[in-house]
Amino acid sequence: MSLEKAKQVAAFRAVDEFVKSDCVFGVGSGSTVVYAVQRLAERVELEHLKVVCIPTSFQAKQLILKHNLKLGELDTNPIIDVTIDGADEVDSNMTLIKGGGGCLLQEKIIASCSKALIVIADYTKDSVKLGDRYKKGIPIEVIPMAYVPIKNKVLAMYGGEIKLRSAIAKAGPVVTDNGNFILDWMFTNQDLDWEQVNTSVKMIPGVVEIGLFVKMCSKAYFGQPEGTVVERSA
Ligand SMILES: O=C[C@H](O)[C@H](O)[C@H](O)COP(=O)(O)O
Repeated sequence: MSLEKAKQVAAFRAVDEFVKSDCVFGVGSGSTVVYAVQRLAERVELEHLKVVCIPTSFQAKQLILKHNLKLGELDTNPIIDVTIDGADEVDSNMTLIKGGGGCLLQEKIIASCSKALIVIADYTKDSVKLGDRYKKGIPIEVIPMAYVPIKNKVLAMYGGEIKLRSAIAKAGPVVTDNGNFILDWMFTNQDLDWEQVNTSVKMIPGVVEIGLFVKMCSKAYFGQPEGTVVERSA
């Protein structure tokens, strides 16, 4: 079974278990969430569910519009019942690395406004320690003018290696949905206290957000190679 099928089974399971009528639903970002929105749209049509969808990125907003789902925003729906989102890695404590696709800031805002954050992923994201499987590091969204001092400060605090993320079909750096740059921090110490790292990196002036989600995720669904789904709760 393909990786895509593993993403799909996880996404379908999460939508089937968590989405009900009259709910405010946070729509995550990335390739796995595409299947969740597809399943949500099917259910809305078949079961006439009333669901308001709050996007976590430009991509998520486009998915909501494409499927003719009801689009909302935090101004009108500041409390979200459930958000379903992907992850780049999930450790045994349910700490997440997110932002591989550059969407961490709005994702974290939406997660912080959600009664439940549910992760959907294929089996390759299921780790014991952060860095066991995801080798691209922890994304840090930064104000462009400050990327060099932020890079130096993070390296001085925790070591490792940091790269300014480069765009693929554009010369120069990736610019996020919020007009910022992304630093990818390849940490070497896998035994760091991630809650402390999350707080101290965020305190560096110019850091907008870090793609570490600590104590935010209540449940994860991992699609398996043979088509089953493994569930893990916080
Ligand atoms: O910036 C991207 C988001 O954090 C995604 O949710 C994460 O990268 C996982 O994406 P995918 O489902 O494509 O593996």
